[in-house]
Amino acid sequence: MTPIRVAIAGASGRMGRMLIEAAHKDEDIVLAAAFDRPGTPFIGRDAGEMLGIVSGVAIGDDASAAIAAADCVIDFTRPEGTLEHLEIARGLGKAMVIGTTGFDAAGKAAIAAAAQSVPVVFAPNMAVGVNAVFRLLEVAAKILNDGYDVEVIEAHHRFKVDAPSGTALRMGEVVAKALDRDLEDCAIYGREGVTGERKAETIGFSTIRGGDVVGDHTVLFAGIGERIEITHKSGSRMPYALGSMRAARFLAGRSSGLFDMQDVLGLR
Ligand SMILES: NC(=O)C1=CN([C@@H]2O[C@H](COP(=O)(O)OP(=O)(O)OC[C@H]3O[C@@H](n4cnc5c(N)ncnc54)[C@H](OP(=O)(O)O)[C@@H]3O)[C@@H](O)[C@H]2O)C=CC1
Ligand SMILES: O=C(O)C1=N[C@H](C(=O)O)C[C@H](O)C1
Repeated sequence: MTPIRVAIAGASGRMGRMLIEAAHKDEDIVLAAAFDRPGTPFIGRDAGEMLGIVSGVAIGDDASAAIAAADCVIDFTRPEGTLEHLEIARGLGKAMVIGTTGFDAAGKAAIAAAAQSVPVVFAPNMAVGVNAVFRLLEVAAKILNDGYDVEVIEAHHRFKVDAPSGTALRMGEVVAKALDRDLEDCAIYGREGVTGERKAETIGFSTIRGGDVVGDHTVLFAGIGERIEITHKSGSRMPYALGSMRAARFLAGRSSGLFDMQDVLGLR
């Protein structure tokens, strides 16, 4: 296949580095550009330097030039940065893989609108294992649809800025949909004080932040006399990066549309 030229946004971030490594090792992918915010200390340095490899691509601070040089931009930054890059990608007719989490409703609507002009994969978790768990949750929720309280528990590193994680929220959405509920109406984000007894139809979220936890998610179905826990634990960020390369490949040759990793993995 013709190699896919990718531009990596947030190149010096935790995911940016992992994406550069994954792109470097992928025979179908060429690292066309790597960029970050102006003022970031790594601007001008080789994109592989932090990984001990020579990529031949310097980290730039001109998002437009970087995206223009690529077929597809892969973005794991922050919502405000992603939306700026999306606007550039839309203007230039480039595909985009969005891993950033923490968007509000307006941000999600902007992504859906841009996907009418360019192809976009937007997913809170690119790992194959997590996407398999989404399917397992659907099955579990349909079986455990009466008498089981649903709680989503997630743990991440101390540097994470959004909560609950995008993955935890998607897990809640998957379970809510399978139970014919609307997450907006039934979600409880943390508890404190005299809360009263738990309401049966609610879906609770608990967030832990600490140290270097890459990302753990558990969905608990708690009944009277038994509990079922479905857990995924990340030991490395590489599965997210490898999933992103699959997403970039999936978008090659598509002209527009909004997709997620369930589409990329053929799980719909
Ligand atoms: N979908 C998935 O599979 C996964 C999603 N994520 C998500 O990816 C995102 C990034 O995570 P992570 O790599 O850990 O974060 P980091 O903070 O390590 O990296 C973010 C990068 O984006 C840059 N950045 C921050 N704000 C902006 C902005 N406004 N415009 C442009 N660039 C910006 C940062 O630069 P600076 O250092 O100057 O701030 C940094 O280089 C998060 O939303 C996280 O939840 C993470 C892992 C997997
Ligand atoms: O910030 C992270 O690290 C992660 N963010 C994503 C999320 O919010 O779900 C995916 C993964 O859990 C790691």
